[in-house]
Amino acid sequence: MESSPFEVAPLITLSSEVWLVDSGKSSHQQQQEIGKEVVSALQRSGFLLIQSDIMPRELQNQALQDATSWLTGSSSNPLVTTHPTDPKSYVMLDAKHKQDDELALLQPYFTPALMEYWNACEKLKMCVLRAIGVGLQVLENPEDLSAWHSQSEHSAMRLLYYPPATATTGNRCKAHSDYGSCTLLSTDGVSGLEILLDGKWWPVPHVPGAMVVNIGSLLSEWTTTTSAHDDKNNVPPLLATLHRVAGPASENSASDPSVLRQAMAQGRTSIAFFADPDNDTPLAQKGTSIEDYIAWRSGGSHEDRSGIAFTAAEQDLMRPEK
Ligand SMILES: O=C(O)CCC(=O)C(=O)O
Ligand SMILES: [Fe+2]
Repeated sequence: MESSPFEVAPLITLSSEVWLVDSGKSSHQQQQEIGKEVVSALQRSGFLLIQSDIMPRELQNQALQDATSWLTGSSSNPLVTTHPTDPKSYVMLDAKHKQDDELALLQPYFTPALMEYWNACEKLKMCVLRAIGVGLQVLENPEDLSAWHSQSEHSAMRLLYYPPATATTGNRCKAHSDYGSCTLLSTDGVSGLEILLDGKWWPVPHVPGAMVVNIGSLLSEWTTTTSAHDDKNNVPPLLATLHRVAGPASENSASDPSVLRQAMAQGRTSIAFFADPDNDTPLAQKGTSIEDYIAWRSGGSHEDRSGIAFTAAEQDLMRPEK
């Protein structure tokens, strides 16, 4: 196996003491240091690993177990969808499924551990976004970035199960980048998650108890326009990096082939939590170019402005199926 030119996803600790409790000057200093580390990893590869007391390992394991039961139970399990092209099934949950009447319909699958896990993701999302806000050093108020996500109107959680496969299997999840602000991902440790850097697919390391964090297109684009219009700092954008879940037949993989073959003998479960901005968040910020945003949404053309979302609410209405 080759080694990557730089660390694919460094492990960073985000403790509740530093990020959720205001413990004064020393925590502000720590926030500055950690924020810079977080941002520089997200500028280099778009990925990092976080560990935190906010997401205890036992809770993560229980949620993964409950997700596996939901996805692998009898065929009448609610909301389970087979993906049209990838060899996987999934359940997509959003804020409405947390409401009492919807929740009642999802019993006994939407377990207390899955609910607790979701709530921990919401807290951790705020810490990650606060760290990015502090580390970017381009916001007048570094808290703005997390504040734009505090209502959690568009949070969504996808439970994923990849059944056992064979040595001739290619991608279990096709190459894509995520759509919104950032994703918090837990996996059961079965290998295969890879990211594309410098033309090669590098494996993302698994650290028990840690979560994978990656940046979505929306936040990547926002940091591109924000930094480009900041005269003092020419800050590199955060990257919405392509990623996939590889199999032994996937092309251009830097993973150990025997590890990928072994992974096929097992089912693989993961939970992706997607953080998106609240409804009233202006996607093109003051002082940034709406033209840049339009160009991005319309695939490089400034001419066709139809179907362009300018606020997070519009973006959600237009959200494409993945
Ligand atoms: O299953 C995984 O490890 C990755 C899933 C993913 O990238 C996604 O659902 O967006
Ligand atoms: Fe993804």
